[in-house]
Amino acid sequence: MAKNLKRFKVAGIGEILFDNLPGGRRLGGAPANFAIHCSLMGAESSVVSSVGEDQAGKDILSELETKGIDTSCISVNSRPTGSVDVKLCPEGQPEYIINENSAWDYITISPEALKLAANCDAVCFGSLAQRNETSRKSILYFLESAGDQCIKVFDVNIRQQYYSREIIENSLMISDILKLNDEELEIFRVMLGIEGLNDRQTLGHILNHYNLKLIALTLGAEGSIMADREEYSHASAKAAKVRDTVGAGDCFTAAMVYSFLCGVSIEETNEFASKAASFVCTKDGATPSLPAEILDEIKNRQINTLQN
Ligand SMILES: Nc1ncnc2c1ncn2[C@@H]1O[C@H](COP(=O)(O)OP(=O)(O)O)[C@@H](O)[C@H]1O
Ligand SMILES: O=C(O)C[C@@H](O)[C@H](O)C(=O)COP(=O)(O)O
Repeated sequence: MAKNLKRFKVAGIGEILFDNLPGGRRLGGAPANFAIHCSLMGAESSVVSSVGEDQAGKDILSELETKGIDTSCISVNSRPTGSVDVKLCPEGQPEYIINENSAWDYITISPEALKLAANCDAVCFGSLAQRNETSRKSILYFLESAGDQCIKVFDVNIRQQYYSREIIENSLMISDILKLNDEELEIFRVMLGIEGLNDRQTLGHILNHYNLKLIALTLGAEGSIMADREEYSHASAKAAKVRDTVGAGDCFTAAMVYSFLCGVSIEETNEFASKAASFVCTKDGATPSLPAEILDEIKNRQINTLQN
């Protein structure tokens, strides 16, 4: 039975930037995508990040504010705002070419950000595999300020080249929920030394070994697998016509967190997340508005987000 969500307050921490897609520039970066998708599902959402003083930074802040996202914990510095060139393959899958050494690497965590962390129901972070110490320590500092009641969501970001076994393990040890895709699962298998296990065994191992509450593996057009200690579910993905799959994973994570907080079954959580993510693939960019069908499903669960 679904819970009537009285509070749904979330934050995403990590790099925010513009995705330079063939059709034009779109707001992107996993924390922004997560925050926006949660907000579309009724959350009070914040982004904790850093942008430059340049026009791109101003545009990102103004676009987030227009979408109702709290930007008070986004610091501004003199480095350039991040950007990523996105090449799309014929099936709509992206290849990201990241512009490194951006404002994100010089993030500062304000006292307001620490207060925000302590007050969130869920926080989503990419990983501790950041380009430099400042951003890595900032994520850790922010997560340490989030209370035990706050669900820590590790949404692995494949573009980071900085993984090590230690970083993966440290990230898993502070997480409640893990979302990865098939490429990331492979990296985890190798780094955690569990190459011999199949997908189900790998997910079970990670779930139990790191004491996670929930784990999800997304498989693009093949759908998604989700498991907790009691249940295991496979959901299929159905997209009428794929435009691009940018942001599908972030939407999946947002929908999974929303459903998890509602306390619905793993099967229902997986179906809902897959349906929302598949929809994103039918539109350009990472954060299109959600269709009535999905919003109705949210309304039917009697979400009642309070602003405080
Ligand atoms: N080609 C596709 N057709 C339909 N749904 C898709 C497609 N690609 C992705 N999805 C949906 O989006 C989810 C996340 O996509 P995936 O590409 O696996 O994640 P990530 O973006 O994190 O790599 C999938 O589990 C599925 O529900
Ligand atoms: O930061 C990146 O490398 C990519 C982002 O700009 C992009 O918006 C993104 O995070 C999309 O993630 P997905 O949901 O895994 O497609």
